[in-house]
Amino acid sequence: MLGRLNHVAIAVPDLAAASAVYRDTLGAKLSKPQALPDHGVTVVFVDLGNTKVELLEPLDAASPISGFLAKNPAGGMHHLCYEVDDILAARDRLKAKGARVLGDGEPKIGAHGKPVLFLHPKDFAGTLVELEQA
Ligand SMILES: CC[C@H](C(=O)O)C(=O)SCCNC(=O)CCNC(=O)[C@H](O)C(C)(C)COP(=O)(O)OP(=O)(O)OC[C@H]1O[C@@H](n2cnc3c(N)ncnc32)[C@H](O)[C@@H]1OP(=O)(O)O
Ligand SMILES: [Co+2]
Repeated sequence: MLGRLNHVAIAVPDLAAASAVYRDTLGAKLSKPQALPDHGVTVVFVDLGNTKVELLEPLDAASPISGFLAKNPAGGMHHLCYEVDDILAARDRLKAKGARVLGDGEPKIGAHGKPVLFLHPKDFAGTLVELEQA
């Protein structure tokens, strides 16, 4: 079911500061910040060729990542995003296996303009998993 690792996401309290570390200390090339109101975050992508790093900051206190940052004030690894060929088939297969699909279970359009879903971290070795339609 799983395809490529699309991105590793790092939640941060200050996107500008984290972007400066990646750009100036690590010499990375960054995308422009992209506000995603549907997802309650602003994201910056670091393209690494074989995968990406997604830096994400809460848009407001209602952001789904606010709880994570309250527990990890300096930021930290937030989720992994895997590509799947058919996100609806993957969702149905995962639900049939008892995995919890977050939200209403319907894919939403993510930062790359593709449908995405999230799976509960407690069902996947303590790791929040995002699936993105390849
Ligand atoms: C789609 C746009 C963009 C893209 O790539 O295109 C993005 O990736 S946007 C990313 C932001 N959106 C989301 O993360 C949506 C899915 N996330 C959620 O619905 C919540 O974050 C949720 C439900 C995973 C956690 O919410 P919250 O922390 O408020 O709930 P709890 O405190 O009840 O957490 C339950 C339990 O899970 C642990 N937890 C929370 N977040 C994570 C995490 N990122 N990785 C691992 N574990 C996590 C939390 O500590 C609780 O554990 P417990 O032992 O019960 O304390
Ligand atoms: Co993501």
